[in-house]
Amino acid sequence: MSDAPISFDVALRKRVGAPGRVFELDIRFQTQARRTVIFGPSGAGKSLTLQAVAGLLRPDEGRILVEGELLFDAARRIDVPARARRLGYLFQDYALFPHLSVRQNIAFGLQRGWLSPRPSAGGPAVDRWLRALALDRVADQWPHQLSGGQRQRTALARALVNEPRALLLDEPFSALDPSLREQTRAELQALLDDIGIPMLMITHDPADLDRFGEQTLHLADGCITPPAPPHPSPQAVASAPSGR
Ligand SMILES: Nc1ncnc2c1ncn2[C@@H]1O[C@H](COP(=O)(O)OP(=O)(O)OP(=O)(O)O)[C@@H](O)[C@H]1O
Repeated sequence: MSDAPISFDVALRKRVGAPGRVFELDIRFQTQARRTVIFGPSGAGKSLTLQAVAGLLRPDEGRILVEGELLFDAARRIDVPARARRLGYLFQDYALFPHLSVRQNIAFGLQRGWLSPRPSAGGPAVDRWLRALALDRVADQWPHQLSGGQRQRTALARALVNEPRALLLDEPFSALDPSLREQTRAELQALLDDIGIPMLMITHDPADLDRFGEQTLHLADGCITPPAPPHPSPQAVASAPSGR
């Protein structure tokens, strides 16, 4: 490994389900990449992994560090609450509050409690993200009045408003119309270049790997599988000893 700091250092086990249909998650990975993608089919354990990193699911065993900060250690009984982990989480369906405006949804990311922010909620951080994600003109609209892209950007602004130490993205483009996905990928890439925090994305869409998979982890049946060996070049095959 290079001298770059480790962005995500995860080793965890978790059993979920009921007798007879138990799913076992057994995950180990370390990444120095700023963009890490966990790629795998439906049911592989991607969401459970992301939820454990976020503090929304408590592992049975293991340790989780993000940017060198210990967030969970079963042996030492350390379990930093989700809100105190300072991680921005983008849910697959965005999970916007339907009764709150765009501005209030973003301001919610700054709150400690569960009370709804005031309609005029704001402050420099909310204004900054409204501007940065081109939401200022829809700041007082409700989620049902937004386009898919605006809904995604509102959820992203809410995830970023608290200056998280890292961003966790659950299938960030799957709820978008396919015609919007490429443009939105480019926008997210530019945003990540700008803010510089590490990102962990889960996806089953190979198109996400091309753009965001600086490091790709393949997940199947609850485990990270070793990467496939690179295909040998035709020259290497031609010059390889036959072994006879
Ligand atoms: N709370 C739960 N209780 C019991 N089983 C669960 C629970 N959550 C997930 N599972 C099971 O764990 C397995 C992994 O689920 P997970 O949601 O992590 O998969 P995934 O890779 O994110 O799939 P998808 O791409 O479809 O979202 C699945 O078999 C699922 O049924």
